[in-house]
Amino acid sequence: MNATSSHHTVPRLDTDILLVGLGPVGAALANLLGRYGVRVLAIDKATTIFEKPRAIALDNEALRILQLAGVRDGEFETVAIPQVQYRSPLFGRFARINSAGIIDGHPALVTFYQPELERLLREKLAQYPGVEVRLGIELATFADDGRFIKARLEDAVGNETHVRARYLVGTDGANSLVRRTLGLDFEGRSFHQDWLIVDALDVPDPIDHVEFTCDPLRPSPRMVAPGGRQRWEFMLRPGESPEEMERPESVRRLLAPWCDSQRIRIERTAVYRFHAREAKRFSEGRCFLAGDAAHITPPFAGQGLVAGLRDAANLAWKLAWVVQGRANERVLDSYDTERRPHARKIIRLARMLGAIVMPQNRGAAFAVHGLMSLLRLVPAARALFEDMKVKPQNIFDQGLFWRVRGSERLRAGTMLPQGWVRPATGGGPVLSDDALGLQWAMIGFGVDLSARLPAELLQCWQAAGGRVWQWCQRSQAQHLAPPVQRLEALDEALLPRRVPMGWVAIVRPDRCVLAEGPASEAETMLRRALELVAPSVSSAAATWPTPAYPIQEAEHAA
Ligand SMILES: O=C(O)CCc1cccc(O)c1
Repeated sequence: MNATSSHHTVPRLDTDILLVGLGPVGAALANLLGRYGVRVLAIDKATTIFEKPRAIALDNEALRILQLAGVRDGEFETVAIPQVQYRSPLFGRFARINSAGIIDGHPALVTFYQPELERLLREKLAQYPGVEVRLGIELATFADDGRFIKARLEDAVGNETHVRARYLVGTDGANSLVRRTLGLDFEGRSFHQDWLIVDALDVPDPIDHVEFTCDPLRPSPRMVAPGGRQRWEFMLRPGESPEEMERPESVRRLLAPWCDSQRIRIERTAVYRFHAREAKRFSEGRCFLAGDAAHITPPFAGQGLVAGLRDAANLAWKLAWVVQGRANERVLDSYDTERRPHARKIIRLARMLGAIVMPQNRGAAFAVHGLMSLLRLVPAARALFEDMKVKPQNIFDQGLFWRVRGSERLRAGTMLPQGWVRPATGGGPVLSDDALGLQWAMIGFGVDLSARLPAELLQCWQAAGGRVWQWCQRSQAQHLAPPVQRLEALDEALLPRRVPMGWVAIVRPDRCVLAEGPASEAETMLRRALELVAPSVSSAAATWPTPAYPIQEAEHAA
């Protein structure tokens, strides 16, 4: 970060990325950019993190993204959720989602305590020399001149700082100043009901799962949370004022049907209004929106923060590769193309679940819950809901990948499954993302790509920030020549059923499969990938600049 004082005494800062808003999505994005060696100035107008109850659920995808951002297992507390239940006063338990199990190395669903995660993510930023955090400072104005973002920041007493950045990312929440300044209106709808959120401690007979009591008179989700907490959410009825309902007596009255509410400790309360909205575009020129600044969803699918973390993972490597001169600026267009349709699908899912949780009236409740009770009797329909098949998969319709019709095994435009592997460099089993590190990966499944690819092409690939791997079955004999490194599979996440021996995949740093095919296509695939991440294959090795700060390597990756 270059800081110079002009003769007007207004400090000036130059950076690659100006990140506005350091909530969980901003902090995760700053960590990812820090790991990629990018210079970041991250600001937040608040001087401390927000302590009120907010997001509570993370799924396996979100946990995998946090893993990519450098969060290790056990660094913040999570509670695995075995199931989500839906109950009605009339029909009893009428639906259930089975959320037990591990997907891609992580629990399918957990609850967590947002302030703890935010603190952890902020602490982690200290390790990145390129990331500067300034709190208590606000974005006042900004303009995009086509080459740079020129921004004016202001602290609480009116001191100004001028910033010149190559890109601006707004992770500044639902009321995003960045989004409003760009004129990227929120589309969608808001719900008129207020919801009271209560975090409680010392609750007798706590539950170990998530339970929606879908009473049309007062829908009330309840769930287990870390630290011995239980959370309840109560829809407020017309005429109930938030101030009145947040009073301890009112909260204890609301909790009385569930527990001995006089004995519990009320930790925090908050009142929120839910929204289902998305910006009409997630980027404009050199500016990007992520998290609640780009989309907000009702909480009924537990996907609000997850969607924001998907944004962070998708955007971080693209910004890194572009600012480091390793990829054409056009790759940034794919952020909106890839992320917006999926964010919309998640909002649609949350609205559909919202119609189940908070039916408008008794008639609607009878119809919806009654129909769902009947559908449970049909095994296929029941499985659709129970096995979370209603959750839209993170599959891109369009974007930075290419599919070869008829020869798909892994499906380009989806995330590479994660498994446990043992790297040839030794050490114990590691999750494959940790072994692959932060770079592009070309993976030969059971095949030695060093024998199939011209040496100069492999050199270009390495210079562009790519690595070459052989993912082999346990104890499979192989002779590899550098630069190919070996990963020995310790489970069946990929080989042999998901992907056959002799298959090749090129995987982006965010673990999205760029291309896949038989080993006979490896050279064609690599040449095409290099067109994307290298402006000119022949001169690539000579002209690419190195990152401003070293890319953080995984300890176990060679
Ligand atoms: O209501 C909330 O705040 C989240 C509820 C939730 C948690 C986990 C899974 C899910 O489908 C909903």
